Amino acid sequence: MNNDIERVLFSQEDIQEACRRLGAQISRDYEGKKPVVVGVLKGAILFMVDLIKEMDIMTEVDFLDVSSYHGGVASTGSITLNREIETDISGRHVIIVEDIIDTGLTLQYMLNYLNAHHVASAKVCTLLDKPEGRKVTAKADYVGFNVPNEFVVGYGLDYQEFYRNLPYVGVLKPDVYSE
Ligand SMILES: O=P(O)(O)OC[C@H]1O[C@H](OP(=O)(O)OP(=O)(O)O)[C@H](O)[C@@H]1O
Ligand SMILES: Nc1nc2[nH]cnc2c(=O)[nH]1
Repeated sequence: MNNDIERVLFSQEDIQEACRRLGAQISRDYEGKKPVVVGVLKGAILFMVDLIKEMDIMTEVDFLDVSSYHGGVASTGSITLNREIETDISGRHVIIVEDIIDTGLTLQYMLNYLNAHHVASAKVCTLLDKPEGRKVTAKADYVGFNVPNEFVVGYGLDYQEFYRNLPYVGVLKPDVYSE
């Protein structure tokens, strides 16, 4: 699996440092509040686990499962809702945890979902932000790293459902796509 990686963009250490920074920032901003932290399946699984360990506040944890890539390297543009949030989020402060914001379509969908559920506030924490990929206006409140306009994998991010378990974020070798 590691042999399929052309170059590493963010190492395990880089990511841990980002989790500490973002966790501390969120803990300051939400002091005295009890937010619901919502991880977006499946990509955010690893980031969610590491991030919440760095948050020194009372939080509830839940998940939302939406997808739009369906195995390819480009968004299909249509979002499928596979699992709803179970917690009653009406009137609650919600923090969405994402692995990446690219076209912004998934984030736009989730913010509409949260508004429809009458949350008290909605903020977004993403490990990676790819500003050049945007098709709609979408902005995260907390960002680990900006990434170039390339398809990245690892640390939760997949290509055809594989590579999620890489402990770092990297770019695949071109021949992987042609196999
Ligand atoms: O800004 P966008 O272009 O909408 O892309 C971002 C979304 O794409 C990925 O999800 P994907 O649909 O691949 O599902 P997954 O998390 O299950 O891999 C990623 O986890 C984000 O949720
Ligand atoms: N794995 C992966 N999923 C994405 N979803 C949106 N952008 C990306 C990306 O660069 N890599």
